[in-house]
Amino acid sequence: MGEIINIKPTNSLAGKVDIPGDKSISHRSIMLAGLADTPVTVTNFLHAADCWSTIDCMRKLGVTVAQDTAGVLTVTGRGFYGLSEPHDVLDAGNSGTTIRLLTGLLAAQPFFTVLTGDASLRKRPMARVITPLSKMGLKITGREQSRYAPLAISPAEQVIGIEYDMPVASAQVKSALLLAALFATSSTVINEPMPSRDHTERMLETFGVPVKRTGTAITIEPVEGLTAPESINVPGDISSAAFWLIAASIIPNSQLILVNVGINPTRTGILDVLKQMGANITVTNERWSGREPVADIVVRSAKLNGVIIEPEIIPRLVDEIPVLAVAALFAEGQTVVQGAEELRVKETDRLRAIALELGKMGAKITETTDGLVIKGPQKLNFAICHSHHDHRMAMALAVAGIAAQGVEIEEPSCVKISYPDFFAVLSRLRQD
Ligand SMILES: O=C(O)C1=C[C@@H](OP(=O)(O)O)[C@@H](O)[C@H](O)C1
Ligand SMILES: C=C(OP(=O)(O)O)C(=O)O
Repeated sequence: MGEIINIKPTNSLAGKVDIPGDKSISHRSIMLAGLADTPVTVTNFLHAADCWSTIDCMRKLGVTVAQDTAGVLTVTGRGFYGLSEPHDVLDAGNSGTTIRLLTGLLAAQPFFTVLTGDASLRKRPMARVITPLSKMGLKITGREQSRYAPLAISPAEQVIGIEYDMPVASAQVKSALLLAALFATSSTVINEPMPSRDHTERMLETFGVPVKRTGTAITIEPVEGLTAPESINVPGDISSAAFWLIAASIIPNSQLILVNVGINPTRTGILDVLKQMGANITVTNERWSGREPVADIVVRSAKLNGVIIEPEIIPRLVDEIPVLAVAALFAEGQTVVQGAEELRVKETDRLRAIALELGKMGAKITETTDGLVIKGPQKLNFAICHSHHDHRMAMALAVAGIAAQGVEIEEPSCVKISYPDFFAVLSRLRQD
């Protein structure tokens, strides 16, 4: 039998949470610092399995990553043209961000690489990066007519800049193209259907690369090298904060202070939707961490209402939908999630997993092709649920359990992917 965790209900939540570093920004800090000529110190790096997959891959490409006892990293890059051919396959583990961004970066290098990942990652779509990168003259093939990893990358004669209209709003695809475009012989223009997270654009600017943005178009010129900052301080991850925002909202008499939360507007869809639902959220102490805005957030229990979540906002809260479904079960009235078909190609089919696993607790959730319909409030029972080896599912189920009659979660250790301390923090905040 696999592992299982028993989560008891709690009367309320109280306390302060230092939100762990942003996963997206942590990945990007290692990749860009790995191309720099001078060492970069990275503070508040997310020490979680996905970001360590990126470190492992970059080390195999010749980059040095040292860690002090406080978890601060020093990344010593090999210079803009300094990455070297790895002796072995690069393993991105469970991380979509690692494999897709590295595909863009490595396809532009003059050596051969093979990229793979775990069973979940090998089922996730890769044609979305291979198709536009091939238009740039890059040579990538993959399993099943280049739809899935493992991916084999051969050196290309040259990297040609392209103008590309992205069919899906995906920061991972956009970032893969931006990284390849740095090595091109002409400029690249990327058009997004809807704005997705812009951490790559901001971090490229931090490394001295001009990025022109007009509406949803991004133009980038090739460069000869990067100008690295001495240090990068990674903001807290709003996608991790989301579990506490919702838990404190739906559990009576709760109050949490979430410290150091990234509030980049391309990520704050969760705050907009929760406020629309009637949540009691105060954003305070707004400040900057490099080019990324951060704040502290105070959240108190509130009576929530159902809401319509339209396709336009999905890229700004894409990873928060599993836990938003839990909020909807505690809200008065109907919640509809539309245009979220991307959830079907994450670590698991999240729309299916939400309906199935919360369904075991007695929730009635209608799964549509591109979303969910949830009528609240609903009474949930104790149940034994499965994480589907998906970190966001495990944490969303835990929030449902503490707010209702408890839950047992099978295969809970997948929280290590983005929030290794999640269950320890939960134990500390509960007021039983
Ligand atoms: O670029 C990134 O860091 C991410 C982009 C999103 O994926 P898509 O680009 O596939 O939408 C998101 O779901 C993922 O957790 C992280
Ligand atoms: C989808 C996620 O990450 P990735 O695509 O990097 O695996 C996530 O963290 O929810």
